Amino acid sequence: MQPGQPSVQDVRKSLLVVMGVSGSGKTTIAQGLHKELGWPFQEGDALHPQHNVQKMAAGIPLTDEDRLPWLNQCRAWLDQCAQAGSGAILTCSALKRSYRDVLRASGLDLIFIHLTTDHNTLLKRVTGRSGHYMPASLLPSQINTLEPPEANERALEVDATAPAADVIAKILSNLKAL
Ligand SMILES: Nc1ncnc2c1ncn2[C@@H]1O[C@H](COP(=O)(O)OP(=O)(O)O)[C@@H](O)[C@H]1O
Ligand SMILES: O=C(O)[C@H](O)[C@@H](O)[C@H](O)[C@H](O)COP(=O)(O)O
Repeated sequence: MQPGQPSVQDVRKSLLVVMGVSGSGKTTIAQGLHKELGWPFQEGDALHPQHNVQKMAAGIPLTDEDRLPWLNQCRAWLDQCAQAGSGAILTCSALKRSYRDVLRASGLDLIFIHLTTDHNTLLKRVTGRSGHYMPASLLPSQINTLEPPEANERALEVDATAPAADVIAKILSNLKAL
């Protein structure tokens, strides 16, 4: 922590969903938050059924029906964390409001952290990483599907174009103020 930054002890245990389109930085930022806060971390991509991964790898966008079992898995993980009172950090694109409603369906008070950046940055990031199934050709469909959180959702929108350390510090500072 830099001088003047909030101590992580000042951040109340919460259920965080780091959301946004592919390449926005969900995994990078969520891992950084996990390192700072020590709360359980789950990579949402790891909860996709195999056929979803195969579909995305083949450049075919997922449908609402494809995403439902995955979102239910994500919610089950959040439910466990809520019961344990451990806090939680989940990466999940959560592109539509209806998907976020599935995550909230058991009444959990989730905080969505929506990472945003510009199209060129997304393209550079998705094409620049290796060993990931998601092709850059799916970016337009990700962007078209996105419904940013609305005013009556509990969400922070964070510009994730800056270096990861700065994005993480900004999120921690926002969480402390909640
Ligand atoms: N703030 C950032 N600044 C620079 N590069 C970043 C930043 N966040 C993520 N990246 C890089 O961009 C790529 C995609 O990030 P990733 O965390 O996998 O995004 P997502 O999980 O949303 O698809 C990775 O190579 C990662 O290292
Ligand atoms: O709902 C979806 O279409 C997927 O969840 C998608 O948004 C997600 O981005 C991929 O799983 C790729 O993973 P990355 O987000 O890590 O690129």
